[in-house]
Amino acid sequence: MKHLHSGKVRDLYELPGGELLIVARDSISAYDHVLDTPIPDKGRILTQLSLWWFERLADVVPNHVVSTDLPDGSPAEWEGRAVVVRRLDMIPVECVARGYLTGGGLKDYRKSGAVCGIVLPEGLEDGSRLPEPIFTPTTKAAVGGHDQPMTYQDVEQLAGAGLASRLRDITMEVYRRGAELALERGVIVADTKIELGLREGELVLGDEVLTPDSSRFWPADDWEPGRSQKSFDKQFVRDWLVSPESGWDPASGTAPPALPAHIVEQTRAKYVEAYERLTGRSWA
Ligand SMILES: C[C@H](c1ccccc1)n1cc(-c2ncnc(N)c2C#N)cn1
Repeated sequence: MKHLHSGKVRDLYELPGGELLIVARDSISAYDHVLDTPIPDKGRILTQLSLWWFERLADVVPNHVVSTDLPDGSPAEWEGRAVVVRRLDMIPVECVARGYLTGGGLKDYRKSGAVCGIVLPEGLEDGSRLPEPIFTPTTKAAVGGHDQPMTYQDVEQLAGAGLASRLRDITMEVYRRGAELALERGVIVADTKIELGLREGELVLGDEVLTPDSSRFWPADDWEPGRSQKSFDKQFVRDWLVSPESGWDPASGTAPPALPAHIVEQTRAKYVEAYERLTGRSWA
């Protein structure tokens, strides 16, 4: 099969029949670096979690999944972390919904009191829950660049009023359903990013959905506005990388060091925990 694109933690291939194959790697990224040390099973766990969400959201929006059968000629190690998907005409908008304020949205809010043109109440802090979730689309940055915020009018200009409205409605409903279910299971979904594409004039959910890579997962019992929240899955890695033990400085611009085995194991356990809590299924 033909290799089309490599993302930070996933690769995209083209199959002879014209369909695409998304392969999730066991890579993890932190501080804008893809780490050298893989987290065993991360690719499989996040692929299976995304497939579970695609099924649960099928009444909200159809999805691009065709099959999880490995295409002939695929390496056996791809089993469970490769998905055959329909080729869509992707809409060049990162469709983001936020229920909590942090990251780039917080930065914009502190500068202008608004995010993507949406004015927010005063006094919000890092991690504040928003009065209502908001649609905060961004452009798809080029490799190594950062996504730029778009106003809703920008989306209308790019996709037309009708499509823009559908993009927003679908994004908000996917977020609402995901955040509600996750919170019942002790996980805050602070924000999530989905990608939508067109197939025969119909909007179809692409990419991955409601995984810790496409969304910010926070442990609900640790939530405290006014400071940066702990990441459900990446906190052990983040803390170790800035601890004296690692000897690394994020500001140095150098590549981070390899992770010690205990950090890898604790991080793998968090992916298993997220899968089991959300789906109610045992990972074993
Ligand atoms: C950025 C993202 C990506 C995903 C996985 C790995 C590397 C990149 N991507 C997705 C498509 C795409 N194009 C046409 N039809 C589709 N069904 C999809 C999907 N998903 C193009 N790029």
